[in-house]
Amino acid sequence: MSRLPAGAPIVTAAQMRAAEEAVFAGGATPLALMERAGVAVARQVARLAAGRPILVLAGTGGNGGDGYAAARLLREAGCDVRVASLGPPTHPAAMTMAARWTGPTWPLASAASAPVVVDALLGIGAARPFAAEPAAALDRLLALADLRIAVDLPSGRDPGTGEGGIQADVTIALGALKPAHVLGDDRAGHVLLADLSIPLASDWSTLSRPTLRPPRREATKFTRGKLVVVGGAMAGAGVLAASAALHGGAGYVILAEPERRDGAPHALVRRHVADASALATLLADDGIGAVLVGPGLGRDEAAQAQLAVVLASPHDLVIDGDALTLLGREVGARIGTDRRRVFLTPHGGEFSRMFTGHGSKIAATAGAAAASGATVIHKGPATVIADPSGRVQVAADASSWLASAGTGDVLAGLVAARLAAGDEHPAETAVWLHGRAAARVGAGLIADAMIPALSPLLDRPST
Ligand SMILES: NC(=O)C1=CN([C@@H]2O[C@H](COP(=O)(O)OP(=O)(O)OC[C@H]3O[C@@H](n4cnc5c(N)ncnc54)[C@H](OP(=O)(O)O)[C@@H]3O)[C@@H](O)[C@H]2O)[C@@H](O)CC1
Ligand SMILES: [K+]
Repeated sequence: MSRLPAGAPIVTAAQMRAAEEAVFAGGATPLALMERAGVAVARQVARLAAGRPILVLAGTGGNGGDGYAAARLLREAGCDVRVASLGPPTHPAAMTMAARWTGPTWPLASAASAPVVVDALLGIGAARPFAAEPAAALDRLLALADLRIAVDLPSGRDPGTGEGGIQADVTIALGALKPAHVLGDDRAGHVLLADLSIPLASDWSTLSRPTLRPPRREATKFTRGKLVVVGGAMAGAGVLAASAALHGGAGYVILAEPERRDGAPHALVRRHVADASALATLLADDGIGAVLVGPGLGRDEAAQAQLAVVLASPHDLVIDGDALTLLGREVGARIGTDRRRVFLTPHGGEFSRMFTGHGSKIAATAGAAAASGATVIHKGPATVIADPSGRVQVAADASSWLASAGTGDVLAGLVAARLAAGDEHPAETAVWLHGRAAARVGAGLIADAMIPALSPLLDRPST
C-alpha cells in the first residue's frame, strides 16, 4: 500500500455523490466536473506511461466518461492511445465525452492490449460482477499489460468495503478517498489522490500527523505521565509494552508483575504484585495517569481478578490482548466510560469476540466505539481508530512486516504512554509513532527493534 496523504477525508460513495450534487447546485456542470477528472487522470497516466502506448478501457457510466476524456487529452498531448469500449455510454456526460473522442476504438472483446492499460470501466457505480465475456476480455488485456492504472477504483471493487475488483498497480482516487482505497487487500496498488476541488466534509479521514511537543520546562517524571502496566503470565509482553511506553514519552512506568523479575530496561520500575489485592493497593494512587492491562495477562482466574481490580480503579485505561477476550461481549457494560477515558486495542479476532460489527471495517469500528463509549483501535493492515463521537482515522500504509509477535504490545504501551502523558489524541499519536518506527526498522523487523526507533520520532515528528 502506498503512503497516503495525512488527514485526507474518506467518504462513502453516497457522500461523494452528495458532494458532487452540491457542486452542481453551485453552478458547475457534470461535464465540467468530468473534464476535471479527465485532466487529472491524463496528467498521471502521461507521467506513468512515459511514452509507452496506452489502452483505455471505457465503461458505459461516469467512470467510462472519465476514460474517454483522458484518452482525448492524452492524444492531444501526443500519446499513442486507443480505447476499448464496453459498450455505448448511457451516462449523459459520458456520451458527450465519447463523442469528443475521435481516436481508434475497439470493442473490449477484440481489442489488443498495450503496455499501459487504463481501467475506466467501473468506479463507484459498480453494481454487479462482470458478465463472462467482458470478464474474460479484461483478464486477457490486463495480463498482457506492464502497468495497470485504475480510474477512481479498480473495476469491481466494492467502494465501501474494499472487497473484490481487478488487480491494479496504481489507482487514481477521484475527488476523495473512499473506504476501498484504505481497506481490503492490495488490489488498488499505489493510491494517488486527484483533487477535483470538490468541497467535502467527513468524520472519517486518513491518520493525521500528530503534534508532538517536548515535556514542559517545569515537568517532573510524574507529571510527564505515570503509567502502570499490569504484567502477567507472559513476562515478555509486559516488558515490551512498558519499554515502548518509556521510549514513547511516559515519564515513570511501573510494571506490576506476578513474580519477582528484573532485567533491562533499568529505568523501568518493577513491582511484585502477588495477587489482585496487592494490585488494588498499587492502583490506589491519584498520581497514576493511566493503566494498561492485557499484554501477556493470560485468561485464568488470576487474570480475571486482576482485570476486575483494574476496572474498579478510577484511572484512564488501555485494554489490550487477553483482557479484551476476557471482556468479550460484556465490554460496554464493564468498562464504565462516564468518568474516564478507555482505549481498546483489538486485532480482528479480538474485535469479533467483543462486537457484532456491521458493514465495512470503518463502519464496524465506529459502531463499536459508539456502543462501548471507548476509543477503539482496530488493528490490521488498515488500523481503524474510532472514538465514541464518531470521529475515525485510518492508518492504511503501515509496513506489512508489522505482522509479527509483540508489535501489538508495543502499540498498547505507546497508547498508554500518550494517555498518561496527557496527549489529546493518544491513539492517533501512538499509531503514527508505531507506523513510523516500523518503517525505520524496515524489513524483518522484530518488536524489540521498534523500541529504540521510537525516541528519535518524538524529537523529529515530521520524519
Ligand atoms: N466523484 C466525482 O466527483 C466524479 C466522478 N466521476 C466518475 O463517475 C464515476 C461514477 O459514475 P457512475 O455513477 O456512472 O458509475 P460507474 O462507476 O461508471 O458505473 C456505472 C455504470 O457501469 C455500468 N455497470 C455497473 N456494473 C456493471 C457490470 N458489472 N458490468 C457492466 N457494466 C456495469 C452501469 O450500467 P447499468 O447498471 O446501468 O447497466 C453504469 O453505466 C466515478 O467513479 C468517477 O469515475 C467523474 O466523472 C466526475 C467527478
Ligand atoms: K475503474
